[in-house]
Amino acid sequence: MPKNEKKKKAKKEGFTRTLTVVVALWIVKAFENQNINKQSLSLSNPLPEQLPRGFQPDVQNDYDYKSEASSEYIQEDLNQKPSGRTSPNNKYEIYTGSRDDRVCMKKIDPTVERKHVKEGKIPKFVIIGADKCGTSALGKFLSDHPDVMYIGETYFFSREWAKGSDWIKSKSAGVFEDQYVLEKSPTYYRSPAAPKRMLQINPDMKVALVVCRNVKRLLSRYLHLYRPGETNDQKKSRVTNFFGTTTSSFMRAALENINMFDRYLERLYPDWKNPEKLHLLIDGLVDKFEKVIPPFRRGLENNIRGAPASSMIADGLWPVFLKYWQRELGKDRIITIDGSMLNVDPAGQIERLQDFFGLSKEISYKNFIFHQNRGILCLQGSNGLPCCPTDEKGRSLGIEIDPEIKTRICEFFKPFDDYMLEMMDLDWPSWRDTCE
Ligand SMILES: Nc1ncnc2c1ncn2[C@@H]1O[C@H](COP(=O)(O)OS(=O)(=O)O)[C@@H](OP(=O)(O)O)[C@H]1O
Repeated sequence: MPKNEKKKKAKKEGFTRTLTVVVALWIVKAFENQNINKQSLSLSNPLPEQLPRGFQPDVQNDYDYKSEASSEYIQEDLNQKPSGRTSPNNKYEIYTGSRDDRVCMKKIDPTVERKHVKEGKIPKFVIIGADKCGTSALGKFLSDHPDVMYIGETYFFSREWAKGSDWIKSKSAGVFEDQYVLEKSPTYYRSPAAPKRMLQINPDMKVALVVCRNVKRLLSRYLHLYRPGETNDQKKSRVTNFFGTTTSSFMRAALENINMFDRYLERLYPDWKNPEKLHLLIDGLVDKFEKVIPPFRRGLENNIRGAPASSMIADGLWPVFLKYWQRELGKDRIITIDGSMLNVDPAGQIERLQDFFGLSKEISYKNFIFHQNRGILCLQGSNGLPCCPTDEKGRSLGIEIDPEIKTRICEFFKPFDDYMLEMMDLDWPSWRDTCE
């Protein structure tokens, strides 16, 4: 072979070798990036298009909101959000990659023959709760139970009541004969008609009331009102007029509103801070709730004058709502669930709920996985990946609040929190010892 040709061939071989090494390194790096700590997962496989045998898809996956990543998001908050959080509880498996399983599936025993009910069933279990206390997460978590069909939010017992029983049944069309239907709509919590309707349509109804820590709840409410996807400019400008454009301006305004609310309560019952007299205030407020008069009207301008946050504040007076619901449903039909624990130890709350609903203890910590980059605990999908909500959930996590403001807000709510814990004979250490 002429010298020239040999040189050309060697050069070509060298190039091919370099290219092969580069491609191999790139593939290795891509796998490293997935960085999943479950050895058995094959991440190069796409998500399954057909359900594997023995799995049932969610009827309604209310985790599937449109992503709302937008530059409008409050910069101050974004700066505070660290990526890569530590697991809140080391009993849960941790996922350190960046993928999500968008199709949550639950395991159904394929060997058991189950009949379908074509027309669907009336719900037997309902989740109610204050906005932003984690009702979606609770519903979603319970939907992993093979004996539960979760139909998400229908608003049947509030604004859709006139549609009738066939309508609500149709939401669970095809449910297994031995499955229970679970519904959730947070707005039932503040609808005086809802418990009466629930018993009317199903005397065996059981209700889970989700409560949560008030500081974070208020912050979540603000982040929801002032969310990137909110396109109603008028509404948005009202929110910013009242509360400003940052979480710290909101928390300052919330505290001022709480002080006004406190003065309003003092006018109603000057003695309300005396623990012996608190029940008088609570009974008076139950009456106002039933009549839907201030402070239980909705909206920013409809309640205590000069306190646009008063309806958000009133939502956190747990014993008022609980007393009303207990009176209407009967004490043994309602349980309180700590929504603040759903991102710390969901299995603990789910265990209580399974017990209360009379379900087998199918769901345990093994059903969950902590998505480290997002800082949330999610169900674990059939292929081992976390099955998480979209970015719309978890906005408030990791945002720091001025400790002094926090303490003062907690002081206001403390007597109500304690009253509720006593009513339900609960000892929740985090409620006693921390302010969140
Ligand atoms: N594990 C897990 N997954 C998702 N979300 C979780 C979880 N645990 C708690 N939370 C908190 O729940 C907050 C949303 O509450 P809701 O679903 O009740 O909101 S809504 O009223 O139905 O819009 C939501 O509030 P934001 O952080 O403001 O989005 C979450 O912080």
